[in-house]
Amino acid sequence: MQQPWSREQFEEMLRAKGQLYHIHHPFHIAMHQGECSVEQIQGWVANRFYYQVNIPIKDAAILANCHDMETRRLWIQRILDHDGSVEDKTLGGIEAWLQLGQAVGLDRQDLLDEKFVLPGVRFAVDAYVNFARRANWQEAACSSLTEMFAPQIHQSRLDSWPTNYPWIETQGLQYFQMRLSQARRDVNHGLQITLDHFTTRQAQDEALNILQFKLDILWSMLDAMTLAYQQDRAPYQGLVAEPTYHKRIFK
Ligand SMILES: O=C(O)c1cc(C(=O)O)c2c(n1)C(=O)C(=O)c1cc(C(=O)O)[nH]c1-2
Repeated sequence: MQQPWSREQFEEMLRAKGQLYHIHHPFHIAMHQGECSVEQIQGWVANRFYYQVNIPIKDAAILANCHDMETRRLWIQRILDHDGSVEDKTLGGIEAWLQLGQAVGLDRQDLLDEKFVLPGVRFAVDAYVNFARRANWQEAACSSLTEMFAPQIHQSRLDSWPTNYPWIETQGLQYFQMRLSQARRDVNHGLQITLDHFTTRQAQDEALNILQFKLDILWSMLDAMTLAYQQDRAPYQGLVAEPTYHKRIFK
């Protein structure tokens, strides 16, 4: 039987997965370099909204599977981050993303109706939610660890968008600003859970595979957007005037 990695080595291996983060996806690189058209930015914002609305659903599934009160007390904050707190009247991530949508010229109701969500993006995001429903809470926590790499991607948008896309109202970028500190806090917690739980070599390999699964989800979302918005190959392109895709099926 192989020896487990030390806690430090294991963390290093998890962090090394950053080399496959979607910051390196050609669509994301083009977006960062200011090469995206208005339609491409709008397509990305509209599709990513589906990820945003599903994050609190995913986190609620993790809570539902979690028997540890201390973990639930911390994890519940993630839902409030995205939904907003009624008590503190804080701006939630979903509302902030709707404001981003407005800033790039999208209709709020179109976003809420998930009008532009591509089937490939839907399948990828649904896979994440369904994993959180089926996995135990430690495995689900591990799958959130792509957030280790997220502050860099949010910061890169804050740094480059105002120059590259001056037509986007800067007020719309508030989502990225909010996530900088929220993501770091989430990572501290998610990493503690992962390092504590996956302690045999076999379990550590499993954790690395779970993180790869999540990287694959993020990458696949951008692949679907590449086909649709960069290569003019959205599903059913050319077969009908206005392609329509299936709506959310609540099953
Ligand atoms: O903009 C991004 O590239 C990006 C990536 C990720 C990620 O790595 O999963 C998240 C977010 N943003 C994000 O804003 C967010 O709230 C979030 C929550 C989670 C998660 O898995 O629980 N990932 C991410």
